[in-house]
Amino acid sequence: MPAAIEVSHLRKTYGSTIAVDDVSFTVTEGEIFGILGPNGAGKTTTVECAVGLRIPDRGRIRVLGLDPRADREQLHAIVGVQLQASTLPGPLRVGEILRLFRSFYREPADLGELMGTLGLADHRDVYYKSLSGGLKQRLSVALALVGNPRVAVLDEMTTGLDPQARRDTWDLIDGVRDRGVTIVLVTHYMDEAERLCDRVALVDRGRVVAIDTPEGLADRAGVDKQVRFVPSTRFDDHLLTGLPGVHSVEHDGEHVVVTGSGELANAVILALAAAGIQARDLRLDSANLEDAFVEFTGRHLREPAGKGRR
Ligand SMILES: Nc1ncnc2c1ncn2[C@@H]1O[C@H](COP(=O)(O)OP(=O)(O)OP(=O)(O)O)[C@@H](O)[C@H]1O
Repeated sequence: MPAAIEVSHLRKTYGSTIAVDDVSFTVTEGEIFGILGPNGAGKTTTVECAVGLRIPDRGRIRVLGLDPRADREQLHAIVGVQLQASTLPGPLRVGEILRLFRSFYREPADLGELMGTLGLADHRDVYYKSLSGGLKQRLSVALALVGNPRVAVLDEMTTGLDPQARRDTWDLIDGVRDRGVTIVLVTHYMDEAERLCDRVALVDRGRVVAIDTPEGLADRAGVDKQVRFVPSTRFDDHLLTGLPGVHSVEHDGEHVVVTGSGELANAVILALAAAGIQARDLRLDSANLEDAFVEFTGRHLREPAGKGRR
């Protein structure tokens, strides 16, 4: 697959603050690429440099083969950007704002459809200044998509949304990806990255600490998985303790708890089936992106920059 975005050795400082320090990554066409990290990690600065809104100190950036600064006009037509703190004119109504932005593009999106999927249709006549935080957020996502972009950059798109609106937005993003749009998703929500992203760059203190699929990052965290189930009949623990990857087999009431690594659930289910045992209430607890982040940085995602090891 060709690269939609190539960033190599990007650096950006503000005075003595190194916001982005030698960041490199490639986003493949058609994927949802997550940039996940705590507040202040340098995520916004990275994507704003990538789309030409900030001038890097160093580094090379190409978006669909274009240079974000030299080819600004061309890029504008094919890249949609949802900015974190976008402020729009208060005395304009939702529908007017969308129509205005739509007029900037040659092949824009269908407004009715866009407003429908983002839950804005009932608010088209509401003034921007009267919108709740959640609706402003949805409008900013709509504005990133109104030009039918080939690449969409969404920065903290679900911040301030209630759980249902977050899930609706995730479904919308799935639909946008299905249309072949490449999406860069900046987030500090682990569940959002796990749910949506094909690959994730973990960013901390201006550096990319790892890039992989969410599962790949979790596996690399080296945290043991657990399989819990209720067996249909009693069995000798040796049935499972001898399996590759199994570290321990414990009993918790009627549950059996198997701890280990690798393809643990498959191995356990196959061994039980071969012995004619069914597993009820089967649950797999595996490592997640939070575990991966802790492994790579020594601190939790929600901790502000400054704590933990360097
Ligand atoms: N315009 C600016 N002037 C000075 N410092 C800035 C500016 N923009 C960002 N910074 C600083 O650069 C660092 C990275 O900020 P950035 O906004 O890129 O991080 P982030 O990961 O997107 O965090 P957040 O989610 O809080 O925006 C922070 O220390 C921030 O305070």
